[in-house]
Amino acid sequence: MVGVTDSDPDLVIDFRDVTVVRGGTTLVGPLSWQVELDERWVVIGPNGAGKTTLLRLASAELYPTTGTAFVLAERLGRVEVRELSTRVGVTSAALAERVPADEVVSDVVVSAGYSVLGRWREQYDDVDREQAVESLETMGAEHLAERRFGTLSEGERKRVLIARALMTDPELLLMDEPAAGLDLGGREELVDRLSRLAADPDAPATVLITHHVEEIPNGFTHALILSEGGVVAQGLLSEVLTAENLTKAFRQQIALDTIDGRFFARRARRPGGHRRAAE
Ligand SMILES: Nc1ncnc2c1ncn2[C@@H]1O[C@H](COP(=O)(O)OP(=O)(O)OP(=O)(O)O)[C@@H](O)[C@H]1O
Repeated sequence: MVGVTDSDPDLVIDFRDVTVVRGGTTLVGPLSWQVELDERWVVIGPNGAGKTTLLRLASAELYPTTGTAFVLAERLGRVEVRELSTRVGVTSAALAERVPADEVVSDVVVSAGYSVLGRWREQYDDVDREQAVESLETMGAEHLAERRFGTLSEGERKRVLIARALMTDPELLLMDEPAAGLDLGGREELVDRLSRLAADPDAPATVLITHHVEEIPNGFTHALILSEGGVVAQGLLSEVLTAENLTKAFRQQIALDTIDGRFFARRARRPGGHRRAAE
């Protein structure tokens, strides 16, 4: 039996009634959320809903104020964060800002194996170099290996940082708005790479935060919709990502279309609204 002190080993994330409180304000929760080994989750919700806070919990960067949080079956607060750092791959804008502009791309990727950013060693092992090339290939970024990070386009940087997150062959991959700031072509390229990753049975369990349903790659299985720190809905993507739930979360009438397994959202017109506008 799984008690409060241990977690099911098939769960990469197991949050039970967790809250994160700062300065007397509850930023997230109380919420419970379980992610299994083979699942690909999208977390969506308005600005300030608590998405990044939730991801920071999942990367063991924060501990819950109340409740119990397990990541990779390790209870947060009971485990050294360093022990999880190579087992959880993370990509976020905060991380991107910390990469020195003159860092060579292959070093940005390979240094993840040592949980550091920036030049740390002059030499890395061949096996690490090979793994870095493989990670870059997964994201279609191997041709960038010798470039300096600061010279890359926004889309190229995002792909390099995901390659870095994959470098250690993590059991959990966390991505905070990886498509933010990309143009249409860059977004579609990234979404395509992430769909291929989602389809790979050897790929880690994945959590993707996004503001836009258009950025949800094919092959994602589950969704968590957050609003004001609470769960609007969570479960299978096909059941949870509905116009009704998005309308609740964003507090305006949202219409949702699905084409070839991708999602498209817009504000719903009020009945007759277009006719009045034309008059
Ligand atoms: N350290 C902190 N102290 C106080 N409030 C905080 C702290 N960190 C975050 N918040 C607040 O918590 C709420 C949730 O923030 P969070 O960044 O998790 O939301 P989000 O859903 O990721 O938002 P966005 O979509 O805008 O990135 C916001 O209102 C934010 O201002």
